[in-house]
Amino acid sequence: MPNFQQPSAMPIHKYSGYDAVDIADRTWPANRITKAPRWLSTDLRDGNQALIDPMSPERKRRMFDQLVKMGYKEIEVGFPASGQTDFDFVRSIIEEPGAIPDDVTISVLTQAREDLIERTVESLKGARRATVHLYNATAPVFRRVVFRGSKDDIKQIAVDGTRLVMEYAEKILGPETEFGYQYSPEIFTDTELDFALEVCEAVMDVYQPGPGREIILNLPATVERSTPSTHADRFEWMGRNLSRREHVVLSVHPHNDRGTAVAAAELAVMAGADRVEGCLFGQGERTGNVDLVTLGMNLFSQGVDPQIDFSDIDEIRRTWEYCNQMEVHPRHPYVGDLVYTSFSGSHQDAIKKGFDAMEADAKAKGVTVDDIEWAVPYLPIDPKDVGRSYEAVIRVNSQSGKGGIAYVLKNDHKLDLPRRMQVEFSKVIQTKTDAEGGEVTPGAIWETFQDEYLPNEANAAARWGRLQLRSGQTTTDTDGVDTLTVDAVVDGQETALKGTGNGPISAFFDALQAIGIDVRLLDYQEHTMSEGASAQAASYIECAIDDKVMWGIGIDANTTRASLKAVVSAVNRAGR
Ligand SMILES: CC(=O)SCCNC(=O)CCNC(=O)[C@H](O)C(C)(C)COP(=O)(O)OP(=O)(O)OC[C@H]1O[C@@H](n2cnc3c(N)ncnc32)[C@H](O)[C@@H]1OP(=O)(O)O
Ligand SMILES: CC(C)C(=O)C(=O)O
Repeated sequence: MPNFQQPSAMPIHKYSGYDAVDIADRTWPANRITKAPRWLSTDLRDGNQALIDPMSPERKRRMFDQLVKMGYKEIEVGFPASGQTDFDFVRSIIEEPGAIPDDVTISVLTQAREDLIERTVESLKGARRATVHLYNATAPVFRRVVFRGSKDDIKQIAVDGTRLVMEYAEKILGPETEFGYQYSPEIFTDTELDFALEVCEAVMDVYQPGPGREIILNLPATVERSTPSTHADRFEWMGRNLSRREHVVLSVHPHNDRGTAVAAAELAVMAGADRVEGCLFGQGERTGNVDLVTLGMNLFSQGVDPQIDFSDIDEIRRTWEYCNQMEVHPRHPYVGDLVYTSFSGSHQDAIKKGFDAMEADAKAKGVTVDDIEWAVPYLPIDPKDVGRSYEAVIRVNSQSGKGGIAYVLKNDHKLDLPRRMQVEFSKVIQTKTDAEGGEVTPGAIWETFQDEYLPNEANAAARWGRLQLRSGQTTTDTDGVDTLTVDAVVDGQETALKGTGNGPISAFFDALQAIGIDVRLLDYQEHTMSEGASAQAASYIECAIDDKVMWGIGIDANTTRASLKAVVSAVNRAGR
């Protein structure tokens, strides 16, 4: 096929490509993530600093408590030197007994400026576990435009800043505080690799990490500019070249400017990163920080424990929306309103078959569906695992087919329609969607189904059809011949129908023949709808009635009666 694409008029000359890393023997592509990395939530810092209205103390606290509840053990709680609000928030959680669990480390960010460092360390007084996180930009454009200094000048900012953090920590913090240190060369991904390494080494020379004295080196993609694979190469390169590697916690901090932050984080972990910084639902500067929920759930969906509890994802979302005053997109992975929903016919068909197969497999193994491996097409995880129901898994519109409609009837009403009946009923629904457009709700599907197949069961005002069964019915079996008597309403008249046959259904056909209705049985299926003494049965009957082939359904506690009702359902439909 010829390619008709044309050069665009976009100003491509304004941008340049991103350099590859010279690391031909990279090992990360073959690695697998088999355990959760250390997580740090920066919702209260990087997330908060990107909000139109930064969180109030009350919202910050709600978010902090939510993060703790979910299981995050490292939480960046603010930039205390930015102003009184952040400072006071840090003080409030330190001073309130029990607000910070003993196993949670709070972290605070500061620039490498002495007054800010002093104020930052001040904010941590009395904390059980606290990390000061110092950053300075190291990338060429910052060296030239922001700091207007040489590489050595910029390295000196990091070195001096580290020394000042250590001095103030020594001076201000008591022995009750387990103190930790983190350094970030800002826009690591735009910084020459050898210079990023040089700065990190200089910082380590000052901090002197060693046994029991880790240093967190956080390498941010402050603005995401490369492919995740190049990002991973840079991590592998740093991991190989850093000295004192065993005392370094190599941390990745992706942003999502190219929309690939999740991949960048995952590949960086494959390339050796020990720790991931991000925000819930990808909140953060511009396009956001990497989404910690997606990352955690990606692990979960591969059978790796994220060590974070996402089992009530809607509660997490509600808290997040309240605190950030923003909304989660309906397509957001794992949490959006539509992410466990399928409208299209072939997807729905496969989902229904998937659920049926799971049930059958579990039954064959004598276990429940929760005990076997999840294998439902188009649903990467079981929505139940994050607190969702199956209600919205299938929604019906003009793109839907029989499988989806059958799923709704089975899921909501325990009716497992035979395949040909599914085809028949889906045409009824299709006529409706073609005429009215839009979505057909499960309630509307059920209403239509009742009107079509069960008019005598639904409300009296909506009844239609020539035949209606009354309650009385007797069958006697004499030498293999069944005699059936049923009380019915035929064309508005109370009538006792009587017939004989080799079973109740054929006896009923015989009785119908007597009033001029010619019925032949083509297919019959039945199943129970529930267990126990009051169990109902559903009977499905496919009949030839004069020249029409029709399905009918009957629901009753008595199976014979259910099948007679199914015949009535088909006969009435044939005359509709
Ligand atoms: C990538 C990131 O997300 S980094 C985190 C960014 N977050 C924030 O900035 C939120 C909190 N920040 C603030 O509230 C304010 O910036 C404050 C209160 C900390 C400082 O405010 P101000 O003193 O007015 O300084 P301002 O914000 O303009 O910062 C720019 C100055 O800091 C210097 N600077 C910037 N980053 C750093 C750094 N990491 N280390 C040392 N100096 C720095 C700049 O060179 C500039 O110096 P100059 O005034 O001599 O030119
Ligand atoms: C302070 C650093 C880690 C940061 O937020 C960034 O570079 O995005």
